[in-house]
Amino acid sequence: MKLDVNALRYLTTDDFRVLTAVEMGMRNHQIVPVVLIERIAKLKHGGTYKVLKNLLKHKLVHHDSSKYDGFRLTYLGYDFLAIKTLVNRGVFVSVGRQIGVGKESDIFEVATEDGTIMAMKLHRLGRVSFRAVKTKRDYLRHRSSFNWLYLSRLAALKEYAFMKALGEHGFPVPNAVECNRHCIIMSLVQGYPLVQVRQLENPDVVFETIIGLVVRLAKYGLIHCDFNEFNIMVDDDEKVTMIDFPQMVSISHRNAQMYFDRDVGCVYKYFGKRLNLSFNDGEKDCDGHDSDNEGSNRPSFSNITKSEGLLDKELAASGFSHKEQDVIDKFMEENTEEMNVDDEDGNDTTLSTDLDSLPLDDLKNAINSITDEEVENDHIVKKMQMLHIYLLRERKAILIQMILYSQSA
Ligand SMILES: Nc1ncnc2c1ncn2[C@@H]1O[C@H](COP(=O)(O)OP(=O)(O)OP(=O)(O)O)[C@@H](O)[C@H]1O
Repeated sequence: MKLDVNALRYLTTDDFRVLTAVEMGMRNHQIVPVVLIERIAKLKHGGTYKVLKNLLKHKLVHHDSSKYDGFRLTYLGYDFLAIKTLVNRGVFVSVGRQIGVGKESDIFEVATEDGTIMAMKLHRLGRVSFRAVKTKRDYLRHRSSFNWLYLSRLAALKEYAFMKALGEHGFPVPNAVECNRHCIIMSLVQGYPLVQVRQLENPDVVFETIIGLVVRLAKYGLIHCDFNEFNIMVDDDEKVTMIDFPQMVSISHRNAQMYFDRDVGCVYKYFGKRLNLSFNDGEKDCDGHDSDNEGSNRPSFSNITKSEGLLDKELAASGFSHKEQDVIDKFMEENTEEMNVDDEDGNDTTLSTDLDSLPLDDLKNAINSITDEEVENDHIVKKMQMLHIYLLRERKAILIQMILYSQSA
């Protein structure tokens, strides 16, 4: 989806009143009837329908008449509400180029009045999880009206709270500046995601730093759960910054040890395979290792002195309720599980370097040959998600998204 902020300039106060009314109506309506929008917006001179038509033209709302006639916000509409709020608060004055695309987010540059450039992350949950649409609907039934927008807001709130807390405790994360709806404003990190770095001057130092982070997080009561080469930025001086931590869990989580070992294993695997670093613990992959091996340097979960509390305390302070935390954690956990499964043959289907050389045509053929029954099969869907994410990162997003969604429809 293209974020054309120019349209923002031409929107009137009435336009924003009506857009906000649609947002409010969506708290308890999947599709908001015009009469309700009218009642909430209370435009002085009427004309709500005309305004809605204008919003529709700019793709800020979506018209739906399948069950009854009404409107809902689009991600673009939600973007505009967040951007307008943040601009009104003086957080930034303009939106620049897109600098990143995550599996469920878009990242843009924004500029403050004094010309400082920052990063704006817009969460877009639901973008890749076409299977998730089906399963998540169940536990979100009571508020399915808000579904993806609601989940995106919770994801942003959680990420913001963590970024702030981690930054305050000296972890190398972007500086958390502001949060509104599904949007986070943070400092711009120089450098590149580790996955794009072909060579490091001091791979062993970077490796130690990263492993040190996993261990230090655990000491603070946290496990990243998705520690990998996409979530770490490295700058020209080989300084490391963690940029993404949506699914972090507490060390009291029932699968804490497994998540910890997996994070550690993935770092070992990446540095061993991709950056040719050799380790003196004799292990190179993250599958089923015994980290308590005698003579092993690999950090062991059981040997770390942990202090719980950071997670709960900081989140509570940020106004993030337990209920909200449960909803987003459940979603993230399911999503992370979907992204980290072994297929029936025991092959690791996590996003791996094996996909690096996959030609686009092969992917198209693979997608086109999927049958309906196979779509119901977990493994195929999971694999498709992996490929989709990979291609999103390769900026071939739109084409693949179209193919995938037409398959899932
Ligand atoms: N603060 C930042 N400064 C500079 N670039 C950033 C920043 N945050 C994110 N990016 C860029 O945007 C890309 C995607 O960001 P991020 O990993 O946070 O998105 P995501 O949707 O959570 O990703 P994932 O697919 O790993 O879940 C990053 O790989 C990076 O290139």
